[in-house]
Amino acid sequence: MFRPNDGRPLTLGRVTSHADPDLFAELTAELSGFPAAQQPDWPDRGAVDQAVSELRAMPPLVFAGECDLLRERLAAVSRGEAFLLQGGDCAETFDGVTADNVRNKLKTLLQMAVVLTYAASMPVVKVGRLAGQFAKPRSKPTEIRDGVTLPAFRGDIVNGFEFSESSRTPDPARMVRAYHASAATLNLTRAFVGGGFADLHQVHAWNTDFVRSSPAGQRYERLAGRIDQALRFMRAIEVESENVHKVELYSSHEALLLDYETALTRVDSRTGQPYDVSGHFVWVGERTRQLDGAHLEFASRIRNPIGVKVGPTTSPDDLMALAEKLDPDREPGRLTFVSRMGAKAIRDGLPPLIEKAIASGLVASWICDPMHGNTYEAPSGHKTRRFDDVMDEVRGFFEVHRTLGTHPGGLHVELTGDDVTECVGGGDPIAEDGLHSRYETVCDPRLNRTQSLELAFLVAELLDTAR
Ligand SMILES: O=C[C@H](O)[C@H](O)COP(=O)(O)O
Ligand SMILES: C=C(OP(=O)(O)O)C(=O)O
Repeated sequence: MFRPNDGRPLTLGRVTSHADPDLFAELTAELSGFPAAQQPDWPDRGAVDQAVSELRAMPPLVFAGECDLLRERLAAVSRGEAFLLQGGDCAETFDGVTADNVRNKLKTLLQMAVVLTYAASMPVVKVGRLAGQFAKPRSKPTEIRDGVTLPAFRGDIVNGFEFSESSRTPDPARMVRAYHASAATLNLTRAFVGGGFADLHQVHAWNTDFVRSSPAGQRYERLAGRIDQALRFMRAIEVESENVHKVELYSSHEALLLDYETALTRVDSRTGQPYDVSGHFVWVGERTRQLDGAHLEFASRIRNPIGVKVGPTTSPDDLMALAEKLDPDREPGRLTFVSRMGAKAIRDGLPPLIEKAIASGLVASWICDPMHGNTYEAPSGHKTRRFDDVMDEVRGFFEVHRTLGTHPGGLHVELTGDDVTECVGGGDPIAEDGLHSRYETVCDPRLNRTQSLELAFLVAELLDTAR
């Protein structure tokens, strides 16, 4: 969290800067009794211990009090009083930690948030998939190219993207690099957000370069004009709020690589409770949410707000078991369900889950990930997603909530601030045979900034209708 915008002093607590030896020993001993899916085959356990001990000596990346504040914000989402926008790279890379890259992602999130806030007339909780999104679960443990089999790329925190034996061999020292890359990203983000870049008066300045001339960029420009007018009016009548100058932005990533996450789990001295201080919000993915698995066990033991992906194979009983495990005390803001059904499955797959939650009195936030159920391989071999499918899944998500009278709480998207060609379609359409021109992702295809903005306008319309 970068700046609390309600004027309250933020209680950070004295999160210990060195890991508590008892907590770490207890956590690792307990987790070793649970199967952990999607972990790398580290070739050298000694090197893992070395990296973990370095990480345990590092300061926290985020503070427990910030995580608590986000939990409060998410409680508002679960009550239908706010909307959650969560977005960023599929997989961050070490090379991607540059000022331009971070700023462009931030611009995208800020532009989307403005569009959504304007339409919904409700607070938008902003959470980046950033400053820690370095580990990837894979469908297959290996990749074969021209008859050569090597370990699959599992994210920069584990191994290198380049297809060579040395690069693909998991290297635990990368966990320490991921920590520093996350720290640099957070530092820059905090500086952008705190240094005036996120001030609402900058609403036009975020709409730069290739986006400005696109249909979505022009639509945004018109909206920015209306916001400007409203700001001038507020200033004239002397009611300008501090919130105009400030933004709260939180970090999030999938809590996948357990050696890393446990090394960064610390006791908060205010409460004596453990927090994973690698990010404000962490989620458990579709491939690691086994009820008897180490990831859920880990997530159940930390106090951060938690997300869990729910896909087309999740049954209503699974959903309740997930809630029982992750949120036994039914704490407001603790649990967010991220549905990722796919456009074809959402209208049938989501209602039984929400109905079960309603019948059981379970209150959680429901947000839509319209990316992960809609991936396919283009004839060129590129992994891609149709923008129309993404839009359709979002529409389906809103329809389901409208029918059930529940709150469509938010959106979880893979996006970039750059003009990449990774998803097909959109207002400035990208064709399958144009995917190669700027296909830069190291894992899944992301929406580019124009497509992200276009999606925000669609969601804004849906939110406006839902009001
Ligand atoms: O981002 C999500 C997963 O890591 C990804 O979809 C898995 O991709 P794969 O099927 O190429 O391994
Ligand atoms: C891997 C991811 O998603 P899922 O677990 O839903 O497949 C992700 O969000 O990066």
